[in-house]
Formats: sequence, structure tokens, C-alpha cells
Amino acid sequence: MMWRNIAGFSKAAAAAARTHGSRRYLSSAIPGPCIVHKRGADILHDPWFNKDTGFPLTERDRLGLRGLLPPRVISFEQQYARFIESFRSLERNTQGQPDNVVSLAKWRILNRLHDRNETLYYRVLIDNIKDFAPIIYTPTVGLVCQNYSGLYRRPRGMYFSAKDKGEMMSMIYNWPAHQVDMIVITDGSRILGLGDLGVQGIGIPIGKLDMYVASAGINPQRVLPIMLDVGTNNQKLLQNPLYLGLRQPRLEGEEYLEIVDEFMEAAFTRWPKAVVQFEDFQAKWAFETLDRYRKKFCMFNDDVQGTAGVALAGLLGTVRAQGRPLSDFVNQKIVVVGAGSAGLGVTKTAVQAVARMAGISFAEATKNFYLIDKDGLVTTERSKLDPAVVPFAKNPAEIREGASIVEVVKTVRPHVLLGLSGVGGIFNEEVLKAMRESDSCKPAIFAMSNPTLNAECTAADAFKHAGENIVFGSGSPFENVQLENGSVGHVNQANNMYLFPGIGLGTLLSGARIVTDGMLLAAAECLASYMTDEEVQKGILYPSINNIRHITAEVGAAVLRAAVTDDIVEGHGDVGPRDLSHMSKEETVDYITRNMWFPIYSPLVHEK
Ligand SMILES: NC(=O)C1=CN([C@@H]2O[C@H](COP(=O)(O)OP(=O)(O)OC[C@H]3O[C@@H](n4cnc5c(N)ncnc54)[C@H](O)[C@@H]3O)[C@@H](O)[C@H]2O)C=CC1
Ligand SMILES: CC(=O)C(=O)O
Ligand SMILES: [Mg+2]
Repeated sequence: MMWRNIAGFSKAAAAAARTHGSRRYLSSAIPGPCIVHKRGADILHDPWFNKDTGFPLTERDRLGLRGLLPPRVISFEQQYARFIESFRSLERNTQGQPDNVVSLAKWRILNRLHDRNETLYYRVLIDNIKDFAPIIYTPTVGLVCQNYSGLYRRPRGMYFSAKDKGEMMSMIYNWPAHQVDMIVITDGSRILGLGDLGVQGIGIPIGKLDMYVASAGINPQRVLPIMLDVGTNNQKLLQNPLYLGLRQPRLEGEEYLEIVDEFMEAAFTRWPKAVVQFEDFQAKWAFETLDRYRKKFCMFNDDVQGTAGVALAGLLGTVRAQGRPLSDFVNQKIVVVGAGSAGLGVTKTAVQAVARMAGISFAEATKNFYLIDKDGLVTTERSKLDPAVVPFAKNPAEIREGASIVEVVKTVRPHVLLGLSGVGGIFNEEVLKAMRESDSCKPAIFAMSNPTLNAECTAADAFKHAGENIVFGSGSPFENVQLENGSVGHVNQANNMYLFPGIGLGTLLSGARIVTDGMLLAAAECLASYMTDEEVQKGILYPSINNIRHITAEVGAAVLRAAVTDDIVEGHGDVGPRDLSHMSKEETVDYITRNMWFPIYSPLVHEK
């Protein structure tokens, strides 16, 4: 497959140059120039501009590179083929070694390319996204974060620590790029299902932004991963002499919020048009910061809001997979395991959808939802109920307070069992077998926790124990399952990666001041309607990751149009609010697609 890619490379590159990219092209296949303010070895050491052995001789002369490279010029196609061959050779040479060792070796080879030559890196990533997303994103990114202090070679992104209080407004100007479009920020307090990883959580913003470049075509020169290091409560890290973060317990309360406030003010002062994505904050701060900033800054929380949209699309897909009309969603009984930032975001959004569809109140719409946390089923009987879960607490007369997952499944016979608990394997054989008694003809199991070992169950176990007629989704990728009946059990990657790039891109290109509920709902609806009935009936609820650029363009357009409807757009570049409001749906998709950056070597022109 890889070689087919390479064989079709030149034609594809020319087509790409026509249809993608924010760089302007002089003719259909010739990329426009890129201004560079460096010369000589400085260019070779800057991954944004470096072409390695790909610099043409004339460019070597112009930029003072002559003699700094071996004499032969290697084409982009040859460089690409050479990298892929190295990667395949690494795969061959590591066969039989433990999974973690192989995954980290693959991450290292990609990371080295990222550090050296971003154009080639993003090109191999885009063309081979199915193979490489599991390395730069979940699950391997989790392993990278766990080992970050040892793996660290050179910085990427910016680090703001509790010690930088009062300095952030000037520090933000240390970032070399004049323009920043997308920022992903974490405080490292809940990295995937791996808990508090402190400063080592920086791997998550880096991985998410790689997905932004690959999926949404955000220019990699304009992305900024941010780590807010406010300490860590992870004792193992605090005792690790190699740990690279602040060696102090996490800041709490006002002290914590002052740090986040200061960063937000600094970032939006320098880049007022940027979009900020909050990622992997522990639940209390995820909700608090979302509440605090969503009306003031152009930001969203991916775990709360992106996940909710992807899950809603999956839930609507399961109704279609049952061969029922969408309106039947209001009758689906849904058990959500995990009442944190993701589980609560999903439950709230799904209840809102039921309320809207059935024309009933939010409170009435909670009837078919059952929320389970580490203490079991949440009911009104629980002492010290977290205010965020109060709306979903059941009457203990229906099922007892603290009932286990299997008790709830046996009693409720739900259509859907959805896990966002971060606890690997809690959908055990007994729970999965209980799902055989579901009231649905096609029960749905979503084991959405990441990374792979934290998934509530594996795909193979789900099909084996819950039955071959289920639909299955997981946060991290699993292989499809060969079923005994001869058919294929499809695995859906129920991951917010299907939405956050489109939410960010649509917001950016509309120049929306904030991210509204309408924009988020439009993103979810777009994803929900993306699949054909035929696909959905086979249990395929989300598109292949190979189509991620296409789905992102569609989602981005839906988000942009919703922003226009909400009357909050300020336009982007030459395109004003009136232009945006006059675009048809197709024109909006075209506008979004034309603004996606695509990696191709541009002639470099030196300017002092
Ligand atoms: N697939 C996707 O797109 C996404 C997946 N996630 C995953 O969801 C998981 C949870 O994330 P957050 O909600 O942010 O974490 P969180 O820490 O805010 O919440 C975890 C919840 O799980 C509950 N829980 C813990 N142990 C449990 C047990 N044994 N039984 C039942 N419930 C239990 C906790 O009480 C808490 O309510 C993580 O693994 C994360 O990777 C999060 C966002 C997106
Ligand atoms: C996918 C994601 O955002 C998470 O697991 O936290
Ligand atoms: Mg996350």
C-alpha cells in the first residue's frame, strides 16, 4: 500500500498543491515562495525550513548552503521513500520484541524526523495516518508521556510554571513565530487514563497539534503546545531525579486559577485571533476553567465538549444501526460508566439531545440515563453528591445506591454501555455477558478510555462475550474482529480526534469570538450524518481515519456555518463576516479546504 502511495506521489503532490495549502501557488503545480530570515546552517537546523538533501543547487547558492550538504540533490519523493523504507526496516528488525519497546522505537524515528524536517514529517504522517496516528497519538503518546523525562532531547512548545507568575506576558513573546492559530494546553493533571503526569503531559498537546496539522491542515508554524506546570501530586515523579517539572505539590484554589488566568491573558494579548483547546485537565479544573473562560476567550475543552460530540454521533449511529428512526434515540437506555470530565460531558449532551428531540425538560430526559462512578450507581441517596452529577442521580427505589456495573446492566438491560472511567477491563466477562440480555437488537459497547490498556474491554472480548450482533467503539484503535459467523466485527475508534480538528479549524476560519453550543452541536450532527445507512448497518459508525481530512473539512464547514448563524464571526484574513454569511454549504467546504496547509517544499527566499 505504501508503495502505491509513493508511485502516485508526483501526481498527488501536484494535485495537492492545487487544492490545499495556505501558501499561494503561482501556477497549478508550482508552490509559491516562502520567506526565510535565516541563512546557511541556521536553515538546516530549523525544521520549519529544512529540506535536508532536498535543497536544489540554485537554492543552496542563494541561501549560503553550498558545501554544507553532500553534493547530490535528493528529490522529495526519494526522501519520502527512504524514510518509509527505514520505518519498515525498523518494523522488521523489532519483530518479536515487547510492544512497548517497538512502539517507542517507532515514536523515536518519527520524532527525529519531526525535529529535523517538518515538511517531510507531516507528509508521511498525512499519507500514512492510519499507521502513524497510533504512534503520535493514542496509545503510544501515553507511553511517551510516562517516559518523557527520560526520552527528552529537545524542547517543543512552551512551558509556563508556577515560578513564572508575573512574567508570562513577557515570556509569551519568547515564542519565535509571529502568528499562532491553535494552542493546545494541559496542566498534566489527568493524562489519558494514566493520571497525574505533571510536566510530562506535554506529549498530549504535541500529539493533538500533530493531529491538527495532519487532519485540519493547520500550518505547523502556527501551532503552539503549552504545558502549565503547577506541580504534581504524583509521588513517583516527585522522587524521580530525572523528573523535569517543578518538584512541588500541585497548586490549588485561587493560586492555581491565577496562573491559568495569567497565561490566558498573555496568550490572547499576543494572538487575539488564536483558538485555545484545553486538554486533559482533571475534572474539577476542566469544568471550572470552561465555565470561567468560554464567554471571554475563544476556547473549548476537548475532553468535555469534543468527546461529547463524538459520543453523541456514535449514539445516534447505534440507533440507525438498529434499523430504527433517529427519533427512537429518546427511548434508548444508556449506562455511562465514569462521571468525570468526559463521562459528564457526554451524559449532559446526550440528555440535551433527548430533551430537544422529545420536546421535554432536561430533568425528564434524564430518565433513561444511568451514571456510574468509582462508588457505583449514582443515586440521590449518596452522601456528599457532587453538584455536577446531581441532575443524573437516580431514585434509589429504582436501583440501589452504589449498584455495580453488572447489577445495573442486568436490571436496566440497556441499549448502550459506554465507558469513560479510565479503568482497564472493568467491562469484564460477566458485564459483557449481561449485555446479551439488552433490550436492543444491536447492543452497543463503547470502551472509550485511553490508552489501550485502560480501555474498559477489548474488541475481541466484547464480540466474544456480548455477542456477534453488537456495535463496538473504543477510544484507542483495535483491529477488526473476525467473527465465528464468518463476518467482520467492526471496530470504531470513538475518539474526539474526529471532531476537535474541525471544531478548531471552523472556529479559526470564521474568526468566531467564542465557541458556542450551536457550533459544537453542528460538529456532532455533521459527524453523525457522515456515514451511509449501508455502512451504519454493518456497524461502521465513524469514517476511516484515512478520510480524516475530508471529514474535518466537513465538520469545519458545519462549525463555521453555525458560528455565522450565531452571529459571532469576525472573518479571517481577507474574508469578512459578510463573505462568510453569503457562502453556500459547498462554498464553505471549499473555503475550508483551500485554507488547509499541505506539506510540500516551497522555494525559500531570504529576507533580512
Ligand atoms: N475516547 C475519547 O475520545 C476520550 C476518552 N477519554 C478517556 O476517558 C477516561 C476518563 O477521562 P475523564 O473523564 O477526564 O477522567 P476523570 O478522572 O475526570 O473521571 C473518571 C471517572 O471514572 C470514575 N471511575 C473510576 N474508577 C471507576 C470504577 N472502578 N468504576 C466506575 N467508575 C470509575 C471516577 O469516579 C470518575 O467519575 C480516560 O481514560 C480518558 O483517556 C477522555 C476524553 C476523550
Ligand atoms: C482522547 C482524549 O482526549 C483522552 O483520552 O483524553
Ligand atoms: Mg484528552
